Amino acid sequence: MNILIVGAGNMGSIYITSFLNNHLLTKEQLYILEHSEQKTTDLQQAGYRNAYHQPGEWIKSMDLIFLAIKPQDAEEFFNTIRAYLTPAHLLISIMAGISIDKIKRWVPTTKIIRAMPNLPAQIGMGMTGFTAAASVDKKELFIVQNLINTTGKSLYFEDEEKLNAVTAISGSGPAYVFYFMQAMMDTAQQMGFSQSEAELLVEQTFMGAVHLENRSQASCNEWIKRVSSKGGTTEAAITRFGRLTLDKHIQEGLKQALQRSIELGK
Ligand SMILES: NC(=O)C1=CN([C@@H]2O[C@H](COP(=O)(O)OP(=O)(O)OC[C@H]3O[C@@H](n4cnc5c(N)ncnc54)[C@H](OP(=O)(O)O)[C@@H]3O)[C@@H](O)[C@H]2O)C=CC1
Ligand SMILES: O=C(O)[C@@H]1CCC=N1
Repeated sequence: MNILIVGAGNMGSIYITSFLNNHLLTKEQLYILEHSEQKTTDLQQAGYRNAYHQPGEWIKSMDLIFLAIKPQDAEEFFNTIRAYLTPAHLLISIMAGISIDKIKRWVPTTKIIRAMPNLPAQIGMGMTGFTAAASVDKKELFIVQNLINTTGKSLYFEDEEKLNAVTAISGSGPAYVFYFMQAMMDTAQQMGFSQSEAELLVEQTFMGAVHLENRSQASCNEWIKRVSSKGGTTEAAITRFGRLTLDKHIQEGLKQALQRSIELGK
């Protein structure tokens, strides 16, 4: 099986490393198409003999094509590759917002899978939501799910509409966590801790809390109650968060991400 990864940026590079490290394919079966000439040369020098700068006839021998380019680059990209695509090609797009129907208008194949991963895929802790066009058969779906699962966990959705919401929740999600962590680290430094002390205090707190929640049946609200002593410090902070309607503001941000995902698809 020959697999082509288009775009060796943040996400494309993760798939390259993950598929190889998990021995799902060899370097000879892995093809890369990257429009930066310098990046292509660097990849070739790093041993990726099948790294290309331009599409060509060689694309016809690909079985699976992973699209890891930005949604804004999609149309231009499909214009350059269309001549080399056939109805047998299986495409997997991780582009935010771009619907399967939209991709169908650009390519001769109807075998399209839309997936939305997230950045922790880099360490095998990713979360990917995915869906597939009706013409993708069970065997093809199974192969793709195995590939995706080298980067973490996955959830299949019948309803493609869910993919925009997956983007708003888990796709962009790591950035929300980093935002909250950064705010806590900045506050810790304002309270007199050094940067490294602030980082350790916050990182270990996040790690501990996530593992605790993950290993129990209790809800997050239940865990909040267990941390909060009556009349204590946590209660003071959570009450203040409530007065600031922090949860509503977080919901607003997530809805904005959903809206943007819908817009990117237009
Ligand atoms: N970053 C994230 O956390 C996540 C991203 N995604 C999705 O993944 C996709 C990629 O995101 P990300 O990896 O962050 O973006 P990057 O900008 O890091 O990577 C995109 C890569 O594609 C290259 N590229 C652009 N146009 C072409 C082309 N025509 N042919 C070949 N290569 C091309 C770019 O090259 P150059 O830099 O030279 O332009 C770049 O190397 C996006 O669609 C995004 O929505 C999904 C989930 C999470
Ligand atoms: O910000 C973005 O548009 C992409 C999709 C999810 C994460 N990064």
